Amino acid sequence: MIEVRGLTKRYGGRVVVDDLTFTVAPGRVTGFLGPNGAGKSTTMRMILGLDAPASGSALVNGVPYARLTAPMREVGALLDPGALHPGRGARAHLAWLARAGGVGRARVEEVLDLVGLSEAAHRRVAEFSLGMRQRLGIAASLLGDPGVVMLDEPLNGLDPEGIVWLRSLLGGLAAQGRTVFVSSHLMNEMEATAGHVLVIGSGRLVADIGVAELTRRAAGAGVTVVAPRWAELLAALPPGSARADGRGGLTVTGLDAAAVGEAAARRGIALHELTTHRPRLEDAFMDLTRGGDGRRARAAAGSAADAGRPAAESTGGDR
Ligand SMILES: Nc1ncnc2c1ncn2[C@@H]1O[C@H](COP(=O)(O)OP(=O)(O)OP(=O)(O)O)[C@@H](O)[C@H]1O
Repeated sequence: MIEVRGLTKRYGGRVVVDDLTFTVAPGRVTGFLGPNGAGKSTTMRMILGLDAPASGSALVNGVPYARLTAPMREVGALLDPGALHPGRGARAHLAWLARAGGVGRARVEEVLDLVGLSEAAHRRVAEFSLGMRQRLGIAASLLGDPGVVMLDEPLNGLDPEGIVWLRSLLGGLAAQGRTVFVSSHLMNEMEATAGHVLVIGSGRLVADIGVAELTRRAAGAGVTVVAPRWAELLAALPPGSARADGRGGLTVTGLDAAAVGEAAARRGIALHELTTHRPRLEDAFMDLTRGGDGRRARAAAGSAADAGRPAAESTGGDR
């Protein structure tokens, strides 16, 4: 568990992290989203005690990072995949870290295998691609088998196969009950990875919400049904939840596909199509924040394409 309360950081009088308060819960992947320069890395560095806050606090498992008795076993972090000794081999790098953290040598082979670097473990880090460095950094973060895993932009440099691999790794870590906190400036890349998102813009928290909740609440979320007896189905659904689409089907909002399918089955109505529409995470976020401080929402979403949209309102959290 990570608990951040009123965390604030200034550089030369400029506020770059502005009174952030949030909790990163165990058992799920939490995405930490915002454009370049939003303050994600600075926040993560403060959680790890690498930067001192101007005010506020960050606790890991109830205590400041500096007070953890076995930090490597409690928190694993990837901050900068470039921070590696170029002349050292991957295995040697991990063995050095393991020694420093009091972790057994056998764990080095385990994490190399976990990140798919066993074959390349003898090669010098200087020969590694960015994706391989990311994998090595992730291996290092997992050395102590920590309950809290914090990765800063781990998707950078990964190819599509690597992204799929990372999603499954992170999902597995969360399913084991770990706290998994992952930053990215790419909202849509994170939507299949994170169950919950914290969105920041200009150092401020803009949204703290479940991904499913965010996309469910957005316009465009709904179910399309194609059924020859669509008029009967329309009459069977709660008033106002569906309308005829004029093409032999219904557009349903506020009910999920399961509820529509069950309602049809109860009346013996055959369905030719039942499709759930979920807006992409970035679109959902933009939609829900339209109406108030649009520039901030756009900045937080990292979207240049929405420059002409109306102003937006800040999204409420689901805490
Ligand atoms: N050591 C520093 N000195 C001065 N300003 C800094 C320092 N570190 C970060 N900043 C500034 O703080 C702001 C937040 O930077 P930060 O790296 O935390 O953002 P980020 O959301 O992680 O972005 P990115 O995705 O680019 O890493 C930026 O404006 C950055 O220029």
